[in-house]
Amino acid sequence: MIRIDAVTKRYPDGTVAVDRLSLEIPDRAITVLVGPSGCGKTTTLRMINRMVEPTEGSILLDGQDIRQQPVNTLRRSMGYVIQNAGLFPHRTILDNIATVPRLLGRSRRQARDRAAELMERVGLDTALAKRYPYQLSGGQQQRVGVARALAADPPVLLMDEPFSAVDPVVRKQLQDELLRIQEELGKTIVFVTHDIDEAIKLGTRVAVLRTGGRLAQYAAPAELLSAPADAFVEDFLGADRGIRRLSFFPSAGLELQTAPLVPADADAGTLAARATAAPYLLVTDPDGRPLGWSEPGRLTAGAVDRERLLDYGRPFVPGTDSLRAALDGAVLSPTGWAVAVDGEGRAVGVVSQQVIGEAIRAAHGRVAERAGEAAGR
Ligand SMILES: Nc1ncnc2c1ncn2[C@@H]1O[C@H](COP(=O)(O)OP(=O)(O)OP(=O)(O)O)[C@@H](O)[C@H]1O
Repeated sequence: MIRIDAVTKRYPDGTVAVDRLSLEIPDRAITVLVGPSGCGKTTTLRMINRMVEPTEGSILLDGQDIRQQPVNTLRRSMGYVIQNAGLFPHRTILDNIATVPRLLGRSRRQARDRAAELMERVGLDTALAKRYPYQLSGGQQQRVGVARALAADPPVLLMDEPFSAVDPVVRKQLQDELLRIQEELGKTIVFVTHDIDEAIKLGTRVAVLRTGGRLAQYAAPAELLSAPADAFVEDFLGADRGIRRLSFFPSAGLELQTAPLVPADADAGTLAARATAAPYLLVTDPDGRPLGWSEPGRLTAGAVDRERLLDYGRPFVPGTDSLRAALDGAVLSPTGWAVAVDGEGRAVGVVSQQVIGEAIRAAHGRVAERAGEAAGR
């Protein structure tokens, strides 16, 4: 655990970048520092690897003051990733990643093997190994930055706005990749961003800082969204926090209806039997994948005109996707019903907006109940 204990940083010109900050950063989780520009995020991160020294207070790593060990030993236990990757421009990709293992005394061969392994781990084609940084896209360079930070297998990873300079699509890929890597490696990650959506997506816990380097709230993302500590946090979270909060509620318990599903080659008897099941029927192909919605009266046995079916919106996977995805599916669907599919995309049922609405109310109720129990404890 990293324990930041009443730390203040006052720069020589008098600027107070961080003001009596106390935070406990748990092992093997992603802790995000988020807040507006200039609120002291980078300063806090740099105090953890002693690139900046606190004016007051102390930082403990596994119970020991970080000032008690040589700064080089400390930094070796902490990978560091920054915006624009900070790669050595005149070294190949492979050598950029192999630098740290070489510094740690590995042979050239061992270091390069390790670098090649890491390229694969961060999703980089090893065919890129001989290129130079300027020959890679921004997203690829960031992956190299992550691979280099992982090269010495440090228990801690410090990441300062690592994905800010890439476009939204690549950014999402890098975020997903980080979550995957974290699941495999279980590092203690401290991640700085000014993007609240990134914080909510990546953070196990999120520390919201306000200008002047003061802690506004430190909580799990679901808790931030449901109970912002004050107007500043609420404002920072943005307008649609109610909808975003649904991302943390599972869709597994939704009661699905299967009666409205009909195969495209259904005979007249089946169609007649289903006609009263729902205002709309979901027509599926021979593999059970959804094709589209139709009013029962418009379907003719053995002659479904696929062109005339209504779009079925975006399906969700119960158990994997959240209630937000289910609600999104229902809102996008012209019938107001969301389509549930399995991992292979086969329809497993449909669910109405009304049923999703009831599930949302029930989920809110459970959260309130748990909060009440916690308060009474
Ligand atoms: N070396 C320095 N000397 C004086 N003031 C500094 C120094 N470094 C940072 N500051 C000031 O400290 C405050 C916090 O800066 P810091 O870079 O930690 O914020 P940040 O939250 O990371 O900002 P951003 O999101 O814009 O990167 C700012 O007011 C900044 O101007």
